[in-house]
Amino acid sequence: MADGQERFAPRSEEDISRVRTELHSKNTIRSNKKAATILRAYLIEKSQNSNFEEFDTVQLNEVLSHFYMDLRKANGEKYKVTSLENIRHSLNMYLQSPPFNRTFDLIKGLEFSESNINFRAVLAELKREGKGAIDHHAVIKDADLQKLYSSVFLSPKTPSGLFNKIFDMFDVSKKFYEMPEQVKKVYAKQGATSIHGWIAREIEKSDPASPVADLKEAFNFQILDDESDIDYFRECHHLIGQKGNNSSLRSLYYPPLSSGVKSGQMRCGEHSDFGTITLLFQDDAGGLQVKLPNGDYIPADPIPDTVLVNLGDLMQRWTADKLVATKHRVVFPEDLKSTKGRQSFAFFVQADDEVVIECLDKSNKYEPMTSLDYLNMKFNTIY
Ligand SMILES: O=C(O)CCC(=O)C(=O)O
Ligand SMILES: [Fe+2]
Repeated sequence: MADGQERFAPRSEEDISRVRTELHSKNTIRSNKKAATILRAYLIEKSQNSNFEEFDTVQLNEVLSHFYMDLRKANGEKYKVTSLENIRHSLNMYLQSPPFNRTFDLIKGLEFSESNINFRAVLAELKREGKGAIDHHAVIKDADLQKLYSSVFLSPKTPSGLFNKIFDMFDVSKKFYEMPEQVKKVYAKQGATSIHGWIAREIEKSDPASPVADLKEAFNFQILDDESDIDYFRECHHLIGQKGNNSSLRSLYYPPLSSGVKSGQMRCGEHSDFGTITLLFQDDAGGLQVKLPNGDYIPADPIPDTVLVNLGDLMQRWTADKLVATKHRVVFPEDLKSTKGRQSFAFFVQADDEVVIECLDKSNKYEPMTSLDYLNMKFNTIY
């Protein structure tokens, strides 16, 4: 064993409490109970003893060998692979958690080899039948998704309409962030220059000079609506809402504080946005700050019914620094103990991809480049 590594390294109280909290988060408890209900219903239907919490490993292995094979939804349909995996995982956690505190492992334990052989056989069969695909319904309900899309795209004609719609989305969005990591991964953004998708915690470094990445999650919605003919404020932006323009809506989630804040870490490090302008919608948690020309930061606390507009880097380049992009950041509340989570939405307005951004005053202070090349160059600095 390598120096300094103990086989049974003692865990700190803090670590134990963190693991316990994770284990017992509300959503986890809910899915654990659901899996237990499914197994109980199965045992009752088979006229067997349904107090499986008290079974020894031999009894459990025997029951699970059949359960995995026979398992069907209430309507008789087969579960998809991911749902089956979730049920087995949740059952395992259910039995390992208080009040049962069972010390075996249904997934890795040798005592459960037989049931797990059956489990894998069922998965292989499901994959052959084309049920290997991820079950998207588990992630976010169709109705919620519909609400999400229609809120953004259908009626953003007036500032207050846009604002109300956005506020509907805080709830929908939070449901997503509270899902398990493995579910959110399915929607992850692919690579530094793609836009659409989920970005996990501590991936993005808004301030490239910072040694630590931001403690936040985000979801960018790339707006690709072929049929819409939304005319925005200038010819250079006339493709917003269609292919050829990379404007995007980003949902941001700053988790409630646990003990894990690193030294120097922020909710969102100092930066300016990349595009022309950004429309920012915040909840009431506060923490956003903007930088004054003298370098001081002042709070930009939320004002009811108000959308905050930030000028972005592209506009600064375009105007040869006549207009200056607003540097901003999101800090933790001063009283770290009382902190709650924070949510915001940012709509990043970009010029159409092929628009050549050339200094409008003809100074050529910055070399001409297309809006898309500029955006990609910026993305490469933060991932
Ligand atoms: O969450 C906020 O209020 C600001 C987020 C932000 O600045 C960004 O994503 O660029
Ligand atoms: Fe920003």
